[in-house]
Amino acid sequence: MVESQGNCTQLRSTLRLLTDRLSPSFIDPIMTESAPQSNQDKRIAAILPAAGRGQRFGRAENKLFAMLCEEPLWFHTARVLASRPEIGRILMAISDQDRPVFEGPYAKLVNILRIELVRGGSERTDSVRAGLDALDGDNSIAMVAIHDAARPLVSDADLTAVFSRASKTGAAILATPVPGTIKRKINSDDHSITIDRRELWVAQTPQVFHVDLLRQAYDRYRGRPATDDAELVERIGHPVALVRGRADNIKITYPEDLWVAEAILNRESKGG
Ligand SMILES: Nc1ccn([C@@H]2O[C@H](COP(=O)(O)OP(=O)(O)OP(=O)(O)O)[C@@H](O)[C@H]2O)c(=O)n1
Ligand SMILES: C[C@](O)(CO)[C@H](O)COP(=O)(O)O
Repeated sequence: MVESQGNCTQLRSTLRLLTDRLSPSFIDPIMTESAPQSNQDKRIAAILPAAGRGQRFGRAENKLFAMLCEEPLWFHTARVLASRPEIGRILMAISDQDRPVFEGPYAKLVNILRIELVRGGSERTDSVRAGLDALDGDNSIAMVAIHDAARPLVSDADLTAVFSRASKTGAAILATPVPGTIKRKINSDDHSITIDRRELWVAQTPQVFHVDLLRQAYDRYRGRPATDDAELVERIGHPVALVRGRADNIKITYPEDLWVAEAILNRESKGG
């Protein structure tokens, strides 16, 4: 089983191990050994939207190529999902601009994790739809877990919880209660009022759905912008369950988020 989490030192050794000896006879046992066999195994397809431009990150290249503990950000995220026995397929939506990188320098890592590259689009929903379309006809997949490639720190416990809840309800997402006080700006002078936060949560990913439900939501989607997939499912009238996730399941959006992620990965080396 591919090691999916740990501190920087542990993760580096995993990558070196994987890239040093890439023969299928070496890799296959890692990817499939001791995975508990159950009828729930490999019934979930992961869709990793990775076709964004990372504008808020402020670099010329995609933020997903930024190094975290000396490994590319996207690889951290993909490895976590690839290490789960429930995951039968991983579709990663990438941009045309990034395809030469994934099919060139990173081709070995893409192949190790058995990632299927699909063509992402200008909006996140276009990228997710590309992953969903790639699942057409695959009756082995019962559910889809959409997980931002920019969220490398999702924990196994949170994955187990959201997979389980979605299998029961048809739709579930990781989320955290709003931690601070929420203000709404009310005029051009930046004056504000305070919003009652008691019912407010911040959505994370994975967002997990029965595949037919997600297909219905995308079939009826007419293009009104949505920043997550749960909103599309809400729009067709299906409830989406909130599963409380860890606060360290952060999305790498701004440069400083990478420092936070590195500190989180190193917490264990200091007994944190
Ligand atoms: N057209 C898009 C836009 C976003 N994403 C992916 O969706 C995830 C969450 O989006 P976000 O954090 O906003 O990434 P970017 O869109 O790249 O960031 P920005 O808005 O700063 O440009 C990222 O993994 C991103 O690559 C995608 O696959 N296709
Ligand atoms: C899907 C998401 O991560 C839920 O919080 C978020 O909406 C995607 O990030 P973005 O910055 O809104 O594109």
